[in-house]
Amino acid sequence: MSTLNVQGIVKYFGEAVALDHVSFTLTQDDFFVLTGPSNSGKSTMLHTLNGRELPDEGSIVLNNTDITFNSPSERNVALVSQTYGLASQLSVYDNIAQALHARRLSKKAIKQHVQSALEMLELTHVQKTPLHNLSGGELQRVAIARAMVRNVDLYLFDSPLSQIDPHTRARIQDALHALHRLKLAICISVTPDPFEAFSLGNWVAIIKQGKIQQIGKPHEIIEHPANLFVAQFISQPPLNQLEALIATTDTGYQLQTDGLTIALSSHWRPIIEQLEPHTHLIIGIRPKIIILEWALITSNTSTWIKLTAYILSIDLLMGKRTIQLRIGSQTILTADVKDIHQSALQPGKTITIGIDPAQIYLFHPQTQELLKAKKA
Ligand SMILES: Nc1ncnc2c1ncn2[C@@H]1O[C@H](COP(=O)(O)OP(=O)(O)OP(=O)(O)O)[C@@H](O)[C@H]1O
Repeated sequence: MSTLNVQGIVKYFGEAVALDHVSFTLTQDDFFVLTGPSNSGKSTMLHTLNGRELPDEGSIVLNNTDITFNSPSERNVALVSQTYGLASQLSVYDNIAQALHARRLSKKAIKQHVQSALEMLELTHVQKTPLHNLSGGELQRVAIARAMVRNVDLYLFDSPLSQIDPHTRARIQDALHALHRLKLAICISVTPDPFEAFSLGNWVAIIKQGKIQQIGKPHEIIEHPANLFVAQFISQPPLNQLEALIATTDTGYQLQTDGLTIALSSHWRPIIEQLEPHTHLIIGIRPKIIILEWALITSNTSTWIKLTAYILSIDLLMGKRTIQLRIGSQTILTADVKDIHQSALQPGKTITIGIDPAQIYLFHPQTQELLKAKKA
């Protein structure tokens, strides 16, 4: 069983910290994806794993061997990147075959390996083309094919789906999963796109300013983001964020903000009692949990919050249709729109919306960590 144990990696560039005590443990069953915004340390982590950068603190143990300070050639690790290790004047075929030279195979065996990688990545038709004549997406696939013909202990991918059109994307993703299964090796990918991370990886970490914010299975992160940063980073359209005052009622507590009141069950008491008096909690409402009038009929919504909302606009944001709603006097919420054909969906009209309170996130006002009610 392949294993990778990364412990307490710290990497400085001058005074600035690019990786801040990064730790994770993986086995060959893991396709691990590290995602975060620009400059969060993703590439530095990949380069520390492949040996292009050496850490200032921490250790990297691959299959029980400490490789922390080994040079790239001393570790059996493949870095797959559109710009790394490819020869632009050589053909697609020769670039892939080159990766097999060290294995001293017969010409026939090399041909078999290369042909099967070409087929898997749908590159057969461009096998004789020099790389400088290829598109970004084709280059990306050549880089993956090169990795596929090698036998290494650890595969590293730098944004492998970033230049690939949506039609080809699913097939390349299948090819990456096939590589993972066939090679029985640990795969790690980095990407700035959390949706790519969730569809590619079975184990995902979110990184911000060199610090891992959360690590877990995609559904765990989506359902229980560790903090406000993670919730914002993985929400598209952006998370609706409101501040609410905590009020005491006869039966417990409620959160109050312009246009919205949320009753909190007694399970929240221990959490609320630890907060300073008169603090505001941060409420996070994902656009997709706001359900519009006509869809409310189909679900059991007896415990839901029902609100009257004024439609401000209907917009197209990154290919998704969204609706801007006003509740109360000035609170604006963004909701996903699934059915654009409803005649009531027009700016200036008023509709009823429903929100399941169990799906609303509450964050600590200072630490910004997700708050969870104590189970009875
Ligand atoms: N060789 C270097 N010299 C100096 N600073 C560097 C170097 N490489 C990275 N950095 C800095 O380290 C931090 C992390 O950079 P890194 O490239 O790892 O981020 P990233 O998450 O991969 O970003 P992106 O998604 O934009 O590629 C940044 O502040 C960056 O400026």
